Amino acid sequence: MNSPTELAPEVRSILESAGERSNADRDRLSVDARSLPDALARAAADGRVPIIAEVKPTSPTADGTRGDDPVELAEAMVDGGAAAISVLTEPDHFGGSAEALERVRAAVDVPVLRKDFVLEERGMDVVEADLLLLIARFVEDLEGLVEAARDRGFQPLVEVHDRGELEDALEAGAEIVGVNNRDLAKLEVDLGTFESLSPHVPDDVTLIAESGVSNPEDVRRMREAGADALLVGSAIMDHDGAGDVTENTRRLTDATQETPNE
Ligand SMILES: O=C(O)c1ccccc1NCC(=O)[C@H](O)[C@H](O)COP(=O)(O)O
Repeated sequence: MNSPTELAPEVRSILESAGERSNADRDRLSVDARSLPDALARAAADGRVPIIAEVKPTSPTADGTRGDDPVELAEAMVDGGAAAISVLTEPDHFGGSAEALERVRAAVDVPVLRKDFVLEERGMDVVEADLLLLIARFVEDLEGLVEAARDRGFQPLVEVHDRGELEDALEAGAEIVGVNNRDLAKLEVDLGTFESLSPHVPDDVTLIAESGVSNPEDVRRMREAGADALLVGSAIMDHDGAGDVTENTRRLTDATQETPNE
């Protein structure tokens, strides 16, 4: 894990609140997960770009907050062709909740990712989800957490940002890897991060490009660099407007060919 002094103050605050939240004793979960690789294959077979659309009410870098009902947002994303949904459950900096995820998962039939800052095993037993995010940079025992997530039935999505974290993820047995284009130490976004790491990811790993995807051109760029799917939040949520979430999603899931006006 990075030394806390190397992290942006917002991220230090997120990690502190994650540490406080994961202390509750809860019953161990057992999940019957919907397969992400199958959902991505279905999208590709339909000619849709595989997009994991994120219900993200706000964030430290967002321009505003969207208070729409999470179920309505998720259904609008699925209508726009999303292959899977990600739901922020972090309450203090992203406006999320476990209850929102529970309601979304009951309402849609695609896989749902729990997007949070799970730092230890007991932080997993909060809400059933098909996928659970583990951020390589922030956990001490990645291999143990990958195993603990699988033991509960979750598909672990291991997020990395540099070559060392990617090696750690592969050594820990990750089968689904997300390359975060957002540097969580500085909160800067660079799509070149995915391009530099993707050649080092084995073909049998499901590879996801995360963060900073704003438009169809970015989608094509990440797909050309080898992304099996893209995780997109802000461009779909449109935090500073009240944009149509279905249209925002469809614009990305349809992004297969150049059009003269883009
Ligand atoms: O999005 C943030 O501002 C943020 C700040 C600090 C830690 C994590 C953050 N985001 C988490 C994510 O990984 C994104 O929500 C996700 O990849 C979607 O990113 P985007 O499409 O750029 O909204």
